[in-house]
Amino acid sequence: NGKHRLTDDVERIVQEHLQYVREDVSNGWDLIHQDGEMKVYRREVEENGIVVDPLKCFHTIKGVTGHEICRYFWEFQYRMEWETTLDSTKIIEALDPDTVIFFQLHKRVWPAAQRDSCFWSHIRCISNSDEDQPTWLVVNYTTPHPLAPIKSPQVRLVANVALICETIISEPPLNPKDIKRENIQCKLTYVAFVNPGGWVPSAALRGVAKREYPRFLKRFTSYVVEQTRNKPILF
Ligand SMILES: O=S(=O)(CCO)c1ccc(-c2ccc(C3CCCC3)c([C@@H]3C[C@@H]3c3ccccn3)c2)cc1
Repeated sequence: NGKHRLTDDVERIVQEHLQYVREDVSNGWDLIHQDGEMKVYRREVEENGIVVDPLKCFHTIKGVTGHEICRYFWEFQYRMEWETTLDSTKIIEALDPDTVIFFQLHKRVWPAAQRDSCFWSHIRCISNSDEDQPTWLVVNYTTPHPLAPIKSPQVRLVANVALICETIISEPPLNPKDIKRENIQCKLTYVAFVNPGGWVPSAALRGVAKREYPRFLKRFTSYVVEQTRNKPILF
């Protein structure tokens, strides 16, 4: 795809996530939610009295590929069907076929002021030659943009989010065309560094995050399973 003004930023952040995804959660992370295959971890971090807790989620979803999960997460047209925490979302610039810039209005979480966000969103396939299936990822990273002016009373969120997915094929048939959905699963890692961009009561924000991230990931992954059920597998 064509080079653009954010090519170097995108490359740097993607590489950082590819390193970070391997870091294990054994020290310093608290398991805050478990539901079947889904495990959600959080580290408690504050910057100048503002809660900026990193979040890391591991989940295995049967019947879908990593490409399908990343595609539905990245594509703009499906977002309002699974994202219940947004008032609006729109693309304000397309930098290349895999990189767009979104502007979003997030639903207000009382008593905090309403948040908005502007980030570049990039989808990519990383073919790791040794394994059979490539890794797919999406990164959402805050960026300023002239079409997303910061307008009071909204507070601009600062977010760095990645969804990194592997596809597992159990008992691969000789002919790949014979692969069925019951033989595939997606192992996903979701990491989110969200700075609310202004003061929010710590306990309130931690409570919202603890409730909303698992709910959001469960709803999103269930949505993709439903949408792909009777469709040809997208590897
Ligand atoms: O994965 S994404 O890129 C999907 C694209 O939309 C993404 C997910 C979540 C957020 C997010 C935005 C606002 C807030 C708070 C901050 C103060 C008041 C609202 C939070 C806090 C953590 C809690 C939260 C978690 C999940 C969903 C909603 N709420 C998170 C941003 C981007």
